[in-house]
Amino acid sequence: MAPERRLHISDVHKSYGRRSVLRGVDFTVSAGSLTGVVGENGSGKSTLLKIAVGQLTPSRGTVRRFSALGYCPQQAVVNDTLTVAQHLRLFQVAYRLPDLERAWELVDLLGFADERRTQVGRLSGGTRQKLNLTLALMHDPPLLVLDEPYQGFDWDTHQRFWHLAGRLRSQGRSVVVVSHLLHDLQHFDMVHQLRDGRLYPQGAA
Ligand SMILES: Nc1ncnc2c1ncn2[C@@H]1O[C@H](COP(=O)(O)OP(=O)(O)OP(=O)(O)O)[C@@H](O)[C@H]1O
Repeated sequence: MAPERRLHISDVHKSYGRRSVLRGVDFTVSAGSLTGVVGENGSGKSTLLKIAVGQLTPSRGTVRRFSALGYCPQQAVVNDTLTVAQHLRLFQVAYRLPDLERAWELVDLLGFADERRTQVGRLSGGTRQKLNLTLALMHDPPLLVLDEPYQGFDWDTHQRFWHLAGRLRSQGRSVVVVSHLLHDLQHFDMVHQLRDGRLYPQGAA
């Protein structure tokens, strides 16, 4: 039996004005997988992820999502005047969560509990990114789409991120990560390279 699919993208094209960025991308994400998307700067990785989560409409092609998802954008979408705790409460309402137990567990795991009362505009870049990632994971969705989620993380936090990603996969979640770091490729079940507007499977890392 074929594994359960979480995301299926078929023949997706995307142009910005006259600039053609994606030219026929096919991409399938199965349950319980850890998938890497790599490619040079400007090759269209963020564009592909935005299309995958529904933030951008493709110029052509189909996108099918089979589950709820969590999206960690490259630039955190946060409000600088609210604190970390206020963000968690805001997203608790948006996600209709009964409590914030999991969110605080993630805050502890990523090591920024001391900043719970800090306004986000005063956080360091790495801590801001920890909040960005927490907001994508706190409702425990089956599909996670993470665009360079560990930018600015120190080494310890970076390692803890990969441990968490592996745990999520073993719990049946599907994790898609855009990565630039060669030494991270070992963590993936499958790596896809975006080149000349198309996605090429590189096999298991
Ligand atoms: N809103 C936009 N309007 C016009 N061009 C855009 C827009 N967003 C992205 N582009 C262009 O599309 C191309 C792909 O951008 P994208 O951000 O998807 O690449 P990327 O692979 O994620 O790059 P990086 O590795 O630098 O993050 C780039 O040439 C970029 O300048």
